[in-house]
Formats: sequence, C-alpha cells, structure tokens
Amino acid sequence: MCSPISDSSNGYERIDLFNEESIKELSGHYEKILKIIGEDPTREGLNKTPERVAKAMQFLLQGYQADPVEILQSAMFKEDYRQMVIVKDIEIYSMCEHHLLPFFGKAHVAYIPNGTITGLSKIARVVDVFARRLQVQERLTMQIKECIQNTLKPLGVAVVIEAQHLCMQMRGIQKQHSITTTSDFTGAFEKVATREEFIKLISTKLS
Ligand SMILES: Nc1nc2c(ncn2[C@@H]2O[C@H](COP(=O)(O)OP(=O)(O)OP(=O)(O)O)[C@@H](O)[C@H]2O)c(=O)[nH]1
Ligand SMILES: [Zn+2]
Repeated sequence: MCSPISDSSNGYERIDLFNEESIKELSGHYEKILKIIGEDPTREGLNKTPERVAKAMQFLLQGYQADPVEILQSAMFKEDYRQMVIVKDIEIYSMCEHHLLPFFGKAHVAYIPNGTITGLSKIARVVDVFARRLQVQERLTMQIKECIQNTLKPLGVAVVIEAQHLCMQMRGIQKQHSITTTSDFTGAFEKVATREEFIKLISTKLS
C-alpha cells in the first residue's frame, strides 16, 4: 500500500496518486503489451506511453487508496433536519471489471438524516471513491448506499445510477445508446411515497 502524502484525516487527500514503484512496474507491463499488439514502443509517439498509461490507471483506480467511511466521518454535524437531502447529477467515471473499459454517467444520492448530517461534498467523494475502482454498476450502487447507511445511520438512503458502458458500445453488442439504471434503497425509502418523491425530485430540472 502506498505511503500517505498528507496527514489530513479526510480519507481522500492522503492518496499517493503517482506511486513511483508501481508506475515503473505497470510501465514495464504496458511496454510488453505494446509489443504484443504489434507496435514499436520505442517510436517517438509511444516511448512515453507506458508511463502515461500507468499514471492514467493509477488515477482512474485511485479509489482503492481512500477510505469512504473516514471521508464521511470527517464532516458529520449534529442537526435536527429530518427531511430528504438529495445530491443529484454527480458525474461518475468507473471501470468495468470484466473488460477494463470505462462506464460513466450520473449518480443521484439521497438520505433522510436522523440527527446527523454530512458535508454535501462528502457524498460526492464517497461516490468517487467507490467509482474509482474496478466495478460492476450494481455493486457500486450498493456500496454507496451501505457506506452512507452504516456510517451516518440516517432514516434511509437512496442511490440511483445511470450509466453508459463502453464495453457495450465500442465492442461486443455495440449498442450505442443503451443506458443502464440501477437503484438501491434502505429504510424510509422502502415506503413507495418517499421513493416516488425522490424519483420525482431527481427527474426535475431546475429552469
Ligand atoms: N451486470 C453487469 N454486467 C456488466 C457490467 N459491466 C459489464 N457487464 C457485462 O458483463 C458481461 C460479461 O459477460 P461475458 O460473456 O463473460 O463476456 P463477453 O464475452 O465479453 O460478453 P459480451 O460483452 O456479451 O461480448 C457482459 O454481458 C457485459 O455486458 C455491470 O456493471 N453490471
Ligand atoms: Zn465490461
């Protein structure tokens, strides 16, 4: 595991994004891949590519190095607000664990506090931490829900993710316009009326 670059306890800033040892090792593998696909890794356009890809992978998969529970715990405030809090249209960029190709779209997250609220940005950070790992969309949806439910202990959590999968667009079945929607709910959101209010609010566009 990489060593921390900062002592911050918010669970995200301690990520050591560009770990030299793993970049070197990854670069060696990408150089071999370039050769196997019939390229010349020494030609001008490619000679830095293995390192660039290694850094890109470290960036895209940085979520393994962050602790989402710590992120939420770093900004929890006692507050008596007991209505729905929704953070919607959180853009996600994740990587399909079957093909190592991106899937991307939006996450909508809601919770109903039970005496404790969290910083709004922390919700988006939690989404990012789980998205920046190898994933399937269903697990990503569940992990976000479970993390918020178990850490904040609200009256309920709702998560909806809408995403396009490049493995279904650029290759394989090649369906360019298909969108996958996943959702998961706990507690108060199991009540149909509450869930409908959430769905209505995430579907409404501000003018
Ligand atoms: N449920 C789920 N499936 C996913 C996700 N991302 C990719 N997949 C699917 O994972 C499946 C892997 O199926 P396989 O038959 O083992 O792989 P494949 O031969 O490459 O399949 P095709 O994509 O159909 O060509 C495919 O159906 C993908 O569409 C995801 O987030 N959730
Ligand atoms: Zn895939």
